Amino acid sequence: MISYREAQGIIAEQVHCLPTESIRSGQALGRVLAEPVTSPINLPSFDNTAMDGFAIASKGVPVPVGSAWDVLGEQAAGDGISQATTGCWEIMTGARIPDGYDAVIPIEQVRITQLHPDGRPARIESTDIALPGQHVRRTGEDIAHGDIAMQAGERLAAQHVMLLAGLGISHVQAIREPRVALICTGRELVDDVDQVLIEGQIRNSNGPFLAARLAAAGARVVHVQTVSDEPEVFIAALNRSLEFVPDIVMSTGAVSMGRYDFVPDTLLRENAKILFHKVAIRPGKPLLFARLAGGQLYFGLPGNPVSSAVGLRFFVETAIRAMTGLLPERSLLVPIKTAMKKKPGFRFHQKAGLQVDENGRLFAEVLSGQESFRIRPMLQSNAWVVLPEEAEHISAESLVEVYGLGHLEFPFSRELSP
Ligand SMILES: Nc1nc2c(c(=O)[nH]1)N[C@H]1C(S)=C(S)[C@@H](COP(=O)(O)OP(=O)(O)OC[C@H]3O[C@@H](n4cnc5c(N)ncnc54)[C@H](O)[C@@H]3O)O[C@H]1N2
Ligand code: MOO
Repeated sequence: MISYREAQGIIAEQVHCLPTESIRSGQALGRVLAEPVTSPINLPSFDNTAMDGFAIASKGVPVPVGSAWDVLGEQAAGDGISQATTGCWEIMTGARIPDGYDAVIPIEQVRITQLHPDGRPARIESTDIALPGQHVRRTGEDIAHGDIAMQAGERLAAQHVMLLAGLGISHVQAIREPRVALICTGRELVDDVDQVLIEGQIRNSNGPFLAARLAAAGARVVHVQTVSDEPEVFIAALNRSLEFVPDIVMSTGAVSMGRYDFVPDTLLRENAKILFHKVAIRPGKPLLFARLAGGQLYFGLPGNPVSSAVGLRFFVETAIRAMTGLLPERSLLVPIKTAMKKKPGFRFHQKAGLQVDENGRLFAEVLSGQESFRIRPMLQSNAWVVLPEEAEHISAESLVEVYGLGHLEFPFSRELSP
C-alpha cells in the first residue's frame, strides 16, 4: 500500500498532455486552449457612440453649455462611413461616428430648439458641458488588432465563446479531450431499469454516475459496458473497449481481496504493468492504476459507490487535468465545524457541506453517513473535505482542505489564465 502523495506522484509521471486539434469556436465550451488566440481585428472595429444623442466636433476643447448646432444628418447602428464637417448629426447607440466628429452629447443633455416638418430635430442647444471624446467607444479600445485575446491553457467558458464570436474567429486549437472507456464488473449488476431484480441482484448505479461525472470533468466517454465476474468475459470487454481508442480504461469493482476480485491478476496476464494497487485512503483503498500493453492508462476503481466516486475525483480527475494541460488543483482551506477523530495512516476523503455562517464566513461540515455503500448522503454534499493521513484528532475550527465535487466545479469553476 502506498501513500496518496506517492500515488499522485506516479500518476504525474505517467500522464502527459494530449495532442491538440482544431475545433469550431461554437463547440469550444469547456475545452482548453492549446495556443494563444491573437486578435485578427480591432474591437470595436470603428469609433462608435455609447449613447443615443448628437455627434459633434469638439475640436479638442471642452464645449460650453449653450452651444448650438444645426442637425445635418443622422447615423444609426449599421450605417457605414459618413463624412461630416460642420453642425451635428443625430446618432444612435452603436452607430459609427461620422468622420470629422469626436464627441457625443446624450439626448438628455440638449434642448431641441427647431424641428423639421417631419418631426426630426433640426437645431439643438447643449444644456451641459461636452468634453472631447466623450461617449465615444474608440477603435481597438477593448482589444487591439494583434493583441493576445486568450492565453494557452485557458479553459473556455461562455465568455470566451462570446469574445471568439465578437472577433470573428471560427476555429481554435484546443487540447483533445481524454477518451474514456468504462467497464462495470459484477454478476449482481443489472443495467436495464425495466428488468425485475431477482434476489441478490442490484442496479448498476456506478456506471451512470461515473459517466455523468466524467463528462463534467472534461472527458469524452466513448464506451460503457457491464460484465460479470469471469476473467474471460472481462478480457473480451477490455478488448472491445480498446476498439473505441480510449486514452483511459476505467473499471469498477473486483479489485479487492475476494475470490471474484479478478482485475489485478487478469490485467497482469494481459501484460499490463500495474503501477500501484492499494492506496492509504478511505474510502477507496483497493484502487489500482496500471498501463495496458497497448499504452492506455487503466484505473481500477473499487466497486462501492462512494469508493468509486473518490477514485474518480482524486485519481482519474488528476489524470484528466494533466491530459488537458490544466495546472494541478489547489484546495481551499476552510475551518471545520466540529472536531473529528480518525484512524491515522489513512487520508480520508469525506462528503461535506460547505456553508456560509451568519457572518458570511465559510465553514465546512463533514456529513454523517460516510460509509462507502451509502449513495443518499452524496446528495447532501457540495464539497469534499480531506482529513490528512497523519492526523488522529482534528479540532473544531481548524483549517481543512476542501475540494469541489469535481475538479472543474466550485471552488474551481473557472480556470484563469496561467
Ligand atoms: N477482506 C477484505 N474485504 C474487503 C476489503 C479488504 O481490504 N479486505 N476492502 C473493502 C473495500 S475498502 C472495498 S472499497 C471493497 C472493494 O471491493 P471491489 O472493488 O472488489 O468491489 P466489489 O466487491 O465488486 O463490490 C463492492 C461493493 O460494491 C457494489 N458494486 C459494485 N459495482 C457496483 C455498481 N456498478 N453499482 C452499484 N454497486 C456496485 C457491490 O455490489 C459490492 O457491494 O471491498 C471491501 N472488501
Ligand atoms: O475503502 Mo472501501 O472503499 O472502504 O469502501
